[in-house]
Amino acid sequence: MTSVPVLLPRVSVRVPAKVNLELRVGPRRADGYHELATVYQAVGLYDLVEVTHAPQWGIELTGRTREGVPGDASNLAVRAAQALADHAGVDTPVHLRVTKEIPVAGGMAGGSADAAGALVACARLWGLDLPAAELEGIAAGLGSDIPFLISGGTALGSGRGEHVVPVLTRGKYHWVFALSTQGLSTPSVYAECDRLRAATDVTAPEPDQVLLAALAAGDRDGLAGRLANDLQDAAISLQPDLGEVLEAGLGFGALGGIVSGSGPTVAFLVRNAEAAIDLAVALAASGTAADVRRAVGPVPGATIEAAAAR
Ligand SMILES: C[C@@](CO)(OP(=O)(O)O)[C@H](O)COP(=O)(O)OP(=O)(O)OC[C@H]1O[C@@H](n2ccc(N)nc2=O)[C@H](O)[C@@H]1O
Ligand SMILES: Nc1ncnc2c1ncn2[C@@H]1O[C@H](COP(=O)(O)OP(=O)(O)O)[C@@H](O)[C@H]1O
Repeated sequence: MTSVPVLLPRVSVRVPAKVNLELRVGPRRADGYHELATVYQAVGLYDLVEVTHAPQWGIELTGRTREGVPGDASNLAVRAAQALADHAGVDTPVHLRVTKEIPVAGGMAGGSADAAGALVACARLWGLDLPAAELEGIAAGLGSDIPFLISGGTALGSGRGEHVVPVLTRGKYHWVFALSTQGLSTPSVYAECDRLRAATDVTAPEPDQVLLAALAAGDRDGLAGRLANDLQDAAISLQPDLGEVLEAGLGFGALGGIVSGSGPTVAFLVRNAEAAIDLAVALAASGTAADVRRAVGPVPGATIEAAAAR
């Protein structure tokens, strides 16, 4: 008996943010991208992407962090849905509703999360049975971080970040994120990194085996001591107060601190949920951070929450 795909009127997908536990940036390639060795971790701060059949393409934005996010066809979520439609030969438009809670232009891959969510949601809405590798291929074509947001967890990223393989981890990691009022543009941070390293002989990036062993053992202190980000100096060079944020968080007792991806969000690793509350309060009360969030990682990537007739 052949199964007939059921066309669902509405699909909701929850997608997490990410932090790079390690971000090693190699030389700039001929295509303008940099070769990376990165360890991604998906953390429990979520955007929600809901898709419904509609007579024409459209997008609606809600949520705490929607300001500054394009509410038209240039939104990465719409572009992702349309790329999937082109790939699969679908000519049924969708309306997207994106609830943004992930900080925007913060180095936590909010736009990539929305794209990953749109791909997973539309594949289900249209009843497509695509192999994971095919969906990841479309994701990679839209942005380097997007394939990771589909799978989530903790993963090693290579190439320009689009090739991901899961990493063995034990335990849960508690994070406090210090947000900034002003975003940083990812291409500007990579360009600043190149400028700062112009006189340096940059070698091929390699993941840190000690960090990977700490993750496998569930060793929080070990991980805290190995957090590393080659874009951190560039982010601080463009936004010098990030240095003070890092110092303050460590002074308030964080096990480790790091600029998240291209910044300007600063991520602090703490011992447990109680320590996370204490640090979040201290950072907010001291006025060091414009806003703070707490989250636990690793969490799964884009996950279908509801697929229902309405
Ligand atoms: C820095 C990182 C770390 O995970 O994340 P964010 O901090 O932006 O979230 C990523 O490398 C960002 O990935 P993503 O935001 O998907 O970048 P893309 O859209 O693919 O590329 C945007 C631009 O960033 C630069 N870029 C990106 C990836 C890479 N490996 N080398 C680069 O030089 C290029 O200038 C590129 O034109
Ligand atoms: N769905 C989306 N959500 C957030 N930002 C988006 C989206 N689509 C496009 N953008 C734009 O992409 C840029 C990068 O945003 P974001 O992905 O949140 O940051 P980062 O690359 O630092 O993780 C922002 O300037 C934003 O305006």
